[in-house]
Amino acid sequence: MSATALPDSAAEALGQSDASKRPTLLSFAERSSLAVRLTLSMIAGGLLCIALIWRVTFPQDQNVSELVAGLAALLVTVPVLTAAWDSLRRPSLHGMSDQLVALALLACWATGDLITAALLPIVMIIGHVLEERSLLGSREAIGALGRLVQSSARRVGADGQAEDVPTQALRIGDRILLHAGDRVPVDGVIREGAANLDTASLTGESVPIEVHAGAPIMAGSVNLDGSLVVEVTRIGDDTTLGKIVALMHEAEAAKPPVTRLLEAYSGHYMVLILLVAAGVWFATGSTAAMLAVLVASCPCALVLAAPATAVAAIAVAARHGILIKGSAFLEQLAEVSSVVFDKTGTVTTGKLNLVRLHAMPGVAEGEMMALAASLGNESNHPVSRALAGIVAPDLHLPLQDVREDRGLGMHARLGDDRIAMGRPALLASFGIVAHDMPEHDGPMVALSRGTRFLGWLMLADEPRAESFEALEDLRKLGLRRQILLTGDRAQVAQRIGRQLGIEDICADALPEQKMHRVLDEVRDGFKPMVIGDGINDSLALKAGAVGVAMGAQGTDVALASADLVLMTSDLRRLATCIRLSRRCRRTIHVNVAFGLGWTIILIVLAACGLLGAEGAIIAAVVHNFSTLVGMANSGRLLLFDETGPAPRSAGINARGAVPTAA
Ligand SMILES: Nc1ncnc2c1ncn2[C@@H]1O[C@H](COP(=O)(O)OP(=O)(O)OP(=O)(O)O)[C@@H](O)[C@H]1O
Ligand SMILES: [Zn+2]
Repeated sequence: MSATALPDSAAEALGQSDASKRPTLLSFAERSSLAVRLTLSMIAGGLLCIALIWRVTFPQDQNVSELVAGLAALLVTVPVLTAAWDSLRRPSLHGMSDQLVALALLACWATGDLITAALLPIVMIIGHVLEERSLLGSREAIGALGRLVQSSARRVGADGQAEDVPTQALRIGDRILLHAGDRVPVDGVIREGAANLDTASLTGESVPIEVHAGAPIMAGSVNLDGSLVVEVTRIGDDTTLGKIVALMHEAEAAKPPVTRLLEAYSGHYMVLILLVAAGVWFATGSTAAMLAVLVASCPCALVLAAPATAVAAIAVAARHGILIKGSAFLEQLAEVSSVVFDKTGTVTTGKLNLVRLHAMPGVAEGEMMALAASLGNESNHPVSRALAGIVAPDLHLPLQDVREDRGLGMHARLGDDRIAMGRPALLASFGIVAHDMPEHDGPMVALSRGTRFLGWLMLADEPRAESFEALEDLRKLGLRRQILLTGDRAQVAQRIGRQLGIEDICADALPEQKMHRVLDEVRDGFKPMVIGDGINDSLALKAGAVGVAMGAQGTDVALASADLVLMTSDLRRLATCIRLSRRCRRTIHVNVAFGLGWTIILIVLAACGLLGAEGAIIAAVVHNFSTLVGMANSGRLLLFDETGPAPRSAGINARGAVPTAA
């Protein structure tokens, strides 16, 4: 089996000069040697036919047919022996079948059975090529992502004229022109125009999203209508698409635990098979039976069971806008036993807005707003983002030494004054008491300047439209243990919890406390899946059995600290993840059981001599058949599809699934 590497043009466009060095399941050398072996086995097959026809037509003249058969055998024996020799030096699971076939071949030569010596490798080589073909379906799906990279772009020059340039020539800050139907070549921000974007191939989201000036735009999406002027913000490997492609390659190279287990015992297996083969030979004296045992023992069906399934599952996940960083997480996902949600930006929209301002006597509201907006402008935190927009950008104040205290808030210097905004605890660390806390059941921050407490800013935050349905779906999958984590106040957390049906709430938590809550969960024997947006929850994401980052349209923290990334902010994808991983686990189990059962039965039949005089050839054919059945079973996973519109309960807003413009 081999890996379809990223198409060269795509790799170049992404600026990946070392695409060929990426880790894949099979190296380039192994792939090309398979092609050579296939060609040689075709020629050998032709020669073998001639030999057989000769033998039938001129039964008295055996020498010529023996000679031709010998030539055919020689053609295929040499590559098989070199492959076996290679696999001895660089042990791999799949190499084991090369070694077994090579042994069988040597035995054929020793006993002068030239027809078998030629036919056996031909059957095995053809089988392995078929294996490779059927893996291609899955690889195709992953490779398709690479092809989303557009190789040329229309750059707007200083004179306002557009010229076609290769995508690699684009630099950050360049402006490009996108017409209707164009695929977006790089990540950027829309400067002029409006359009509907099709992001389906990236996010699995079938509803096009509407974008206007100021909105971010991702490489790989398609401009359906309208003309856009886009300013380039990320190029090459740094684009979200570039990162996805890199993630996919990592995932492909990862070995599922089942495969690692098999590898650990491969030495023992080899010894066992040799003993059985030798035993059969001593007991029966039949070379045919011994050869059949060697061939029947090739563990291909077992070896391929897990990777073929994992690759298919990862491809299917990608189609749903779910990126899985390694196949190990697929198995862990299937075993998740509790779910931990972060509040802001995860179960709520994270698009907050200022609803009320509570100024201390003698404090001007305008001053508070200007200070809050200036500090807010320096952070990605949802509260800060909301506040940044409450005054026009030209009213922002010149701040110095801007700092963010994770989970607490922001502070900076303005002239001689220290200004701070965030939780009362942050102000307390500067010796300021935030008093007169108003009644409010949404997020709220305190603001201070110098030694003076200025007042409170109150914001509103609502659960996402699809949150309840998504959580209910998880509960139906048996994940009833759900926990809400937040740095926000208990009052807000409880209201949201009630709306969503979550009882277990951990409020007022700092980032480390969120992590400890997750670690407690692990210590109590649960396997928590932690879902967050990457802001003040990356520690918790790492602590979970599986960390899921949401709506990660390029946020680096999320991509770095999560094991799983959802391209959309649609919480319903979580249940999709769980269902897919459970399907994947079942498929692997079925394949392993089938491969193991089939191989053992075949070995027993071979050892008892029940496969007859041509046992080796029969074993080879049956072996290939079993491998293909397993591969076909893995391939069935590719049919998994939940991208279509999900059945919705009444009153749920269909547009709730549109990704947030981060
Ligand atoms: N950068 C910031 N700007 C303004 N306020 C902040 C900032 N960081 C933290 N805060 C304050 O600290 C509180 C806790 O923040 P934190 O991010 O831990 O929790 P959160 O906003 O409730 O989000 P989540 O539910 O995702 O944990 C916020 O409600 C806000 O009052
Ligand atoms: Zn095989």
